Amino acid sequence: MLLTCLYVDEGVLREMSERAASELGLRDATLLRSEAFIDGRWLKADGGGSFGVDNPATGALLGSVPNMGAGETERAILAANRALPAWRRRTAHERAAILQRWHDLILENQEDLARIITGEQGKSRSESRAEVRYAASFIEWFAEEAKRVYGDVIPTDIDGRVILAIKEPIGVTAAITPWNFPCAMITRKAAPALASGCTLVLKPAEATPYSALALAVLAERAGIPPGVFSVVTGAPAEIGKELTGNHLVRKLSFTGSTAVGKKLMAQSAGTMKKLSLELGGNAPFIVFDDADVEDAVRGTINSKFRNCGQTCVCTNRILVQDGIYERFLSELSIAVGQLRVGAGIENEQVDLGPLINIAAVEKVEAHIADAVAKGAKVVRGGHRHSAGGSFFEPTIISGATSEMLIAQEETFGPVAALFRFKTEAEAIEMANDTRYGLASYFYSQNLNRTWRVLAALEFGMVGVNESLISTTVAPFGGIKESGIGREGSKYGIDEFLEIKYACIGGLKSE
Ligand SMILES: NC(=O)C1=CN([C@@H]2O[C@H](COP(=O)(O)OP(=O)(O)OC[C@H]3O[C@@H](n4cnc5c(N)ncnc54)[C@H](OP(=O)(O)O)[C@@H]3O)[C@@H](O)[C@H]2O)C=CC1
Ligand SMILES: O=C(O)CCCC(=O)O
Repeated sequence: MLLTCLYVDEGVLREMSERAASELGLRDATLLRSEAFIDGRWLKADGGGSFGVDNPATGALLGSVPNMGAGETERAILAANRALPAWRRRTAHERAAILQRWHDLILENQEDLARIITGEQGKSRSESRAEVRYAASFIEWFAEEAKRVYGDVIPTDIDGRVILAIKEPIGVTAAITPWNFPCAMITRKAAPALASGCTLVLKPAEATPYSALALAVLAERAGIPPGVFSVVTGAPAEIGKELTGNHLVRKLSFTGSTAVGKKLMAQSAGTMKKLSLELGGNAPFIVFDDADVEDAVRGTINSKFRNCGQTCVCTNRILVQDGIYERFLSELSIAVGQLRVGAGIENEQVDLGPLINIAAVEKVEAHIADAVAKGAKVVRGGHRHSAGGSFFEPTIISGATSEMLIAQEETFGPVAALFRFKTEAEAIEMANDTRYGLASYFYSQNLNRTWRVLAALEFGMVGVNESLISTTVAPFGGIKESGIGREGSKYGIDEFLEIKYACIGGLKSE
């Protein structure tokens, strides 16, 4: 995204953030910060510049945050490095107690955090509340998990030696997060990092910095020491270059587009960082003739229209078997017709908010136009919503084919595209015909088919008769060009640990 740099007087900044807090209806206005958080201090950018943050539902400016660059990022890294020895020396139990306070504060401020998410990102308030709970759950989970980071004593192959595998925190780490889950994508990285004894420098998305800064307010209140968790807002390429190029940073965890992920991977090669990359998807959702259609329709609504289609695990291609195609289409059309579109801050009763910005609307329009030009039919929706701005009608396209853009790229919008297939083999071939490998889904009541299809799908995650698969306790991540590594679950903490092999020799028996 493009930053527009503003130079605004401090008094005006304070006034803007007070007005935004009141616009969002915050109980605790101090959660809305207009400074970045480095080494335990709230700071402006060196040059005094800032960039604006919009409310996507109204298009109005909510406020602005510092436009920082390489210098401030380097100082955050140095602070993280200074804070590291004391933080990693604490016991896992001590770190867990502090993280548990952070978790509790997040839940105590659930409503305010949800309003901030809805205000800067657009999703409905019920989805925002669910995101806050999801975000908090990673902190609790990893605070507990860190107490169980066991190493191994390996049976020796030579008498007089002891062989140990010791797990240690990797050191200073960095995270770059997207706008679609402004809280949860941060805690999914920060919690395992901090719990395992690492320190972390975060660069949140330009569109949603307020959620990240609110998390930092609560981290400070919870007693997380200065330098252990810093948030640098500003120029993505410049900050990214410092985070990837600085040799003190031992690990980078990124969630976002595949294009930026590849760039960060290349940039990290020079300092050989450990990487977790959670990138784009192109999720197939297969509905077999033997599926429970009602369940499959409900699943499609959840998986396609969650967060207005702006989730990397959102269904992108709905593959429906010939014998059930017309019935599924007609039932899906009724269900989509019931989705309520609107602004979540003013109206609690909405299902879909706006898209993040007009560029996202244009991408959705381009996918629809391309599909129609290549023979698909718009069954429902297909246009900008009458609410204006970046609102878009929930849309169904029938007769999609593999030549269409919608089959090849993630649309990241509220467009359900239906593809027709005849045989199981054809469905599997269509589903796997993508460079991505994040989430996939299929609906079938046949046990034999379930095992066959599960084994054949080339994706990191498979939902079988289930469309909401994200949970703290399960390993989230992709294969192929959808990324590297797993987040959440017992596996998520390994991403922030190194194994030190120790060989104690020369042991003499009496
Ligand atoms: N896997 C996922 O969950 C996500 C996938 N996407 C996909 O990506 C598409 C584009 O979305 P977009 O927001 O532009 O995703 P990006 O990959 O551009 O953004 C993700 C994060 O990376 C940052 N970033 C961007 N460029 C650089 C860079 N050169 N160096 C370091 N950091 C960088 C962004 O900063 P800033 O915001 O300041 O530009 C943001 O914090 C979407 O339409 C969707 O298809 C998007 C978001 C999440
Ligand atoms: O879009 C993403 O990258 C985050 C997915 C959120 C989740 O389901 O965990």
